[in-house]
Amino acid sequence: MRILIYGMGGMGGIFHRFFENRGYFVKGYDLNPDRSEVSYGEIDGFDVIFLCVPMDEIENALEDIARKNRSALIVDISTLKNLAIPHLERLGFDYLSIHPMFGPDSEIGLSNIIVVHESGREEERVILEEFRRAGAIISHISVEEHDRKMAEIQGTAHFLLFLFALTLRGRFGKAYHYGSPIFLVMHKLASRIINQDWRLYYHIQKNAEELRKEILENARVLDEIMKDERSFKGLVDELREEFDDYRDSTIVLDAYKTTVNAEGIDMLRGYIRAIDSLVLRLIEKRVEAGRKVAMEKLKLNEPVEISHVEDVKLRELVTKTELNPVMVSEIFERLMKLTKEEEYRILGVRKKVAVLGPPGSFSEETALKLVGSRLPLIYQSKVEDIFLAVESGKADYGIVPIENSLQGTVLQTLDALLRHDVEVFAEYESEIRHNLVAKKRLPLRDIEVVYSHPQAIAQCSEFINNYLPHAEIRYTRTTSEAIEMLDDRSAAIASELAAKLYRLQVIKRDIQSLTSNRTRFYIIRRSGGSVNGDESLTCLFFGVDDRPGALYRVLEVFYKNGINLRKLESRPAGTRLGDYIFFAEAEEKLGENIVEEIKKRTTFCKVAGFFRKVDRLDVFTG
Ligand SMILES: NC(=O)C1=CN([C@@H]2O[C@H](COP(=O)(O)OP(=O)(O)OC[C@H]3O[C@@H](n4cnc5c(N)ncnc54)[C@H](O)[C@@H]3O)[C@@H](O)[C@H]2O)C=CC1
Ligand SMILES: O=C(O)C(=O)Cc1ccc(O)cc1
Repeated sequence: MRILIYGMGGMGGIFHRFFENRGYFVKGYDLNPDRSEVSYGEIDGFDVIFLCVPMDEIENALEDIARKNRSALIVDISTLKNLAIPHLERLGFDYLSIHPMFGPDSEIGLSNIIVVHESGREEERVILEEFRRAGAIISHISVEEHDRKMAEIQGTAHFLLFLFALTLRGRFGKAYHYGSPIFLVMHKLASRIINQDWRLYYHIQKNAEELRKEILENARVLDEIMKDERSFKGLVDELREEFDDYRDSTIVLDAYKTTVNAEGIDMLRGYIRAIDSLVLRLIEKRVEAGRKVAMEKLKLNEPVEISHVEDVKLRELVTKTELNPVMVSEIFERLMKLTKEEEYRILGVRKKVAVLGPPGSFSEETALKLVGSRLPLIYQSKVEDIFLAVESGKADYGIVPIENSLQGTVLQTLDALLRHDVEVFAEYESEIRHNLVAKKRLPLRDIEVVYSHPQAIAQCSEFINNYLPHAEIRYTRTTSEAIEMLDDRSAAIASELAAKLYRLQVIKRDIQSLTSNRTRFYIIRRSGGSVNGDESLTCLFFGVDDRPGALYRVLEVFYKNGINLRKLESRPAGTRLGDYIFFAEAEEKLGENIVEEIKKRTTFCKVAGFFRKVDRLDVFTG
């Protein structure tokens, strides 16, 4: 989906950043060439055009667009719909008409977005879903109702602020030092709208002429009521029934302090104190919201950690500030961690599990199957890092692939298992289903590039050779990293979970070469964990002298004790060429005497774990 922002002013800038941060192809066009990224001649190459010009310019702009591109979906964001919709209808555009109820430098999260018209196109669904995911509150009303409501909402608020300014004009100058909190906030808001484009506020007031008459009438009525104590009390009692939510209004007022131009050491100290206590209150609010999120996730059975959402959030935050991006990311990561800890506490989750990430990987899919979906996951980009996370205590458990029915042993896992102070305590076998996914529905012949992890590519080679012989293969470190590379002409091989998480289209399901493509995972923990008693398997490393029969003498121990070996691998010892270390899996929990016997016959022996097959992993106890 190619998005053009038509009019790169305050609102255009917001939508440009919003969609760019989410990985969309976005360009800006403006009459002012300094703000333009494409020329007028190029506007035909876009599927969606966000119309972000001032209301007086909407008609001209739509005429210009119609000359070049009639097929794009127009997104109208105008404040008043009677100024935009007749032109959209007349010119026969497909259009989505919304009213973002926020100004140019506001945050979209928790902002209201009113939808007044939809055309039914797929792009609309995607756009509204992105807003919803960013935490905007979306509601639907008719065009007529919208303009009526705007008279009540914006017409009233702005009129009263202008009235406030008009009444106080010349009385205070810049003497803010004796202002009360409410006065100061109103003064600030009046100044805000007075300093914006007067045409916008003129249109809003033009739409509110009827309502202004009511305001003036009410002012007279109020004046009369206020002359009499009892009637005033009566009015207040009545109003209280409707205007009852003043919770946290102090936060609104205290937030004003952060906007003060503090000067001099004493005032600056006070300023910083005010900011710190506000920041603390806001952090508490964030954590409180996390608790509620946990309860919601419990209802929906969703994972606590959806790191890619956090990545998007971090990226967006960093683009909004001039401060050191690394430090800002760190602070917010800590904040997210604090919130998440609270979520885990509410859910009763005690253990953290490290898996191969980013989210959407097959390892994550496996982890979710093992623990149910309420799982605190730590995503690592390499197998080695999972071992490090477990060894250092950052994660309680790690889930690592040990072998795949098509590709055989995962050597990084073997090598790491030998070197790190961790042990295997369980194994889990998972059926791996690969899917061809893309950003949108795409005929196979239009797929120019396929991204995925080398193993996934290998496992789907038959499908690729038969159906995508023309496509270029590009390897990525993980399957989900492949997803991040996607554009409109490429596809990735990924799990069903990844398709769901990243809202991708599944073009073809189950494209792996064998109908049964299974991967066995080890579940590891720090060495020295308590043995359960029902372990039925052992994995171990050993080395033998470089002489005939040395390996045979070790295998003899298994043979004599009637123990079946289901896996035997040799790995270079890393000392000199020809020196090997063996890795074996025995289908029994080896007793001490057997381990002793093996030790006698080897130059080195390390039991990497006594383990058992599991289909659940408990993260709620201990
Ligand atoms: N400012 C606000 O708080 C809100 C505004 N809106 C609506 O958003 C729209 C845009 O408002 P702002 O971003 O505040 O305006 P703005 O004045 O900040 O930006 C408008 C941009 O459009 C460009 N422009 C003007 N005529 C053009 C034309 N014919 N073709 C191409 N570019 C043209 C201008 O050069 C400017 O860069 C308006 O319809 C407004 O009602 C909606 C919600 C809030
Ligand atoms: O909150 C207000 O009323 C504003 O002043 C910002 C604003 C202005 C115009 C809109 O269409 C939406 C929001």
